[in-house]
Amino acid sequence: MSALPTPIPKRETVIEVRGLVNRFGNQTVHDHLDLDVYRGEILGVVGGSGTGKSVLLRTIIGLVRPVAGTVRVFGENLLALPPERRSMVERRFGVLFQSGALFSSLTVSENVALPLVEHAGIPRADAERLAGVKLALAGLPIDAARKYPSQLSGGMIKRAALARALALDPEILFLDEPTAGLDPISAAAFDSLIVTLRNALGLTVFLVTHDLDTLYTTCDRVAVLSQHRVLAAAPIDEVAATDDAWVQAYFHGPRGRAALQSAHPERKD
Ligand SMILES: Nc1ncnc2c1ncn2[C@@H]1O[C@H](COP(=O)(O)OP(=O)(O)OP(=O)(O)O)[C@@H](O)[C@H]1O
Repeated sequence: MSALPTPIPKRETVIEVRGLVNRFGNQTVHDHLDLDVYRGEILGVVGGSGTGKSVLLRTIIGLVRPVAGTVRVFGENLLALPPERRSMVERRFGVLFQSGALFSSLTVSENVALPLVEHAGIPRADAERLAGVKLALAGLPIDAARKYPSQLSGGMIKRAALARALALDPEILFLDEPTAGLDPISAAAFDSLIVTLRNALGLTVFLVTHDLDTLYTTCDRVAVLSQHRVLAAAPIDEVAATDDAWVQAYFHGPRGRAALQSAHPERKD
C-alpha cells in the first residue's frame, strides 16, 4: 500500500501587495510591485539605497497612497475603510520607525502607555503598569521606565520603541532598519530578541534592513527590491543565488561572506 503524500500546509497571507505603483513627481519608486507576506514569518526586505523599502513599508501601513495597485493587510484595503474599521485593523500591527519616533517630552513608560490609553481606552495607571510588562518583554531594565528618551542609549531607544510597537499585542510587527546605528553586540542582541518574540508571540515580522547579519540570523525569507519591483522573495540561499549584479555584490562581497561565515561557520561557500 503506497503512503499518501503529506499535504504541504497552505501558508496564510497576511499582507498582499499587487501591482503597486508609487511615484513622486517624475520619479518612479515602485512599478507594478507584487509581494506576499505569510503569517508567522520574518521577512527581510533589502535593496540598494533609494529602492523604496521604507516607502513600501509606509504604503503597506497606509501612510502613502499609491498611484495604482492594491495593498491588503489581513484581507483589508486600509485606504478604503471607514476610520473606525481602519483603526481596528491598525491596532493589529505595531511599527518601529527608523528613528524610534518616541515623544521626547514623555518618559519611556508614558511613551509605551500612550497607545494603550489612546487606542484601547485603558486608564492611565493601568496602562503604565502594562507598559512595564512590554518594557520587560523588550528587554529593558525596570529603571528605564522613568527615563526620558534623551537619557537612553541608542540600543535602549530601539528597545523602548519596540515596547511601544508591542503595546497593543500586534500580530504584525513592522521594523524599519532596527539595528542601524547599533554596535554589533547590541545589534545581535536585538536580532535575537526579535526571533524570541516571534517564536513566543507568533508575530509576523516585516523587517527593512541593510544588515547582512540580521538577514542570516533572523529571516525566514528575504525580498530584494530592484528596478522598482521585488526581484526575488525566497529563503536567503535562494535569493543569494539570483543572477543579478546587486544581489551578487551584496551577498557575495566581503561583508556578505563574513555574515554567512559568522551565521554558519561550518559552511565553506
Ligand atoms: N514623501 C516623499 N516625497 C518625495 N520623494 C520621496 C518621498 N518619500 C520617499 N521619496 C523618495 O523615494 C525613494 C525611495 O525612498 P525610500 O526611503 O523608500 O528608500 P529606501 O530603499 O528605504 O532607502 P534607504 O535604504 O537609503 O533607507 C527615494 O529616492 C526618496 O527620496
